[in-house]
Amino acid sequence: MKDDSEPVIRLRSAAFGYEGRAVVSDVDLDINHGEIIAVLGPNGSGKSTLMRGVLGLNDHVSGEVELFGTPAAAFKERTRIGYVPQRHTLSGSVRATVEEIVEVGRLPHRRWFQRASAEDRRLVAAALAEVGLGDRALADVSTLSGGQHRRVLIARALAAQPDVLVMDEPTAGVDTASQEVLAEVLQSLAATGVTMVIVTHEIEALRGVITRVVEVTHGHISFDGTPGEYGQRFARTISDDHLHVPGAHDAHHDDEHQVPGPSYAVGPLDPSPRHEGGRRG
Ligand SMILES: Nc1ncnc2c1ncn2[C@@H]1O[C@H](COP(=O)(O)OP(=O)(O)OP(=O)(O)O)[C@@H](O)[C@H]1O
Repeated sequence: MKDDSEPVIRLRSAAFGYEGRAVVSDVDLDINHGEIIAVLGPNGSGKSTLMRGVLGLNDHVSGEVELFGTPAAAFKERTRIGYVPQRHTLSGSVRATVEEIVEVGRLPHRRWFQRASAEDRRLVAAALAEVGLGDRALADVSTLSGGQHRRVLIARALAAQPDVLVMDEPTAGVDTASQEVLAEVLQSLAATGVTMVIVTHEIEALRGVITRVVEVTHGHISFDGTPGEYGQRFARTISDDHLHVPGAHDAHHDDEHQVPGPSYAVGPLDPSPRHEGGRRG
C-alpha cells in the first residue's frame, strides 16, 4: 500500500561523499508527496552528490536516509524512484529507436527475456506522449536534438512509473526553445502528481512549476522554503550588498509558485552556509 502521508525521502544528519569522505553533510530534509523541488546552488556545492547519495550512487557517509519510510539500505522498490542523470545525452553511436530506449525503462518490471506485454507498450507510448514525442517513437535517436534526447531520457524514467522523479539539470545544455518545451513537460508532469526533485541552474525556465526551493552552499543546506521566501531572501541579500543582479526586480512577487530568485547562471547568492526558511517536517 502506498502511504502518501509519509515523506518520500527523509534525511536526518545525513552526509554523502566519496571514498568515505563527506562532501555534503548535516542534511535534514523531508521531501513530501507531490512536491516539486528545485535544488539550487553554486557549481561544486554538492547538489549532485546529495541527490546521487540519496539514490545510493555515491557514498552514504553517515546519518539516516529513509525512502518511503524504509531505511535506504533495506529499500528494495528501486523502481519507485526515477532518475535522469546530469549532462547525459544518448550517444550518437547508439543505433536505436526512441521507443527502444524508452522500453528500457520497463525492464526492471520484467523477468529476464520476458517479452514486452501490451501494458509495457501502453506505458511506453504514454511516456512518449507525456514528453511530446509520441510522433517520434520510430525515429532513430541519432536524428534527435539535445533537448529531445533529454525528453527521451525523461520518458524512459517515466515508463518505469516512478513515484518520485529525480532530475539532474534537465534543462542544461539545450537551446532556449527546447528549454521551454522541457519546462512545459515538467509542468504537465507536475499536474499528474509525480513528486519531482530537480537540480537546476536555470530556475527561470521552471518558473511556475516549483513548489519549494532547497539551496545547497558549500556542502550544506543554506535555504529551504517556498519560492516566494527564496525571492525575499534574494532581494534582502541584494539590497544588503547594494548589488544589482538581473531578476531582482521580481523579488516581491506574491505568488508562492513564482520563482523570482537568481539563476546560478547569474551568480551565487550568499556563500555563507546557514539555515533559513525552516525545515519541512
Ligand atoms: N566522483 C567524485 N569523486 C570525488 N569527488 C567528487 C566526485 N564527484 C564530485 N566530486 C566533488 O564533490 C564536490 C561537489 O560536486 P557536485 O557535482 O556534487 O556539485 P554540484 O553542486 O552538483 O555542481 P554542478 O552544479 O557543477 O553540477 C566537488 O568538489 C566535486 O569536485
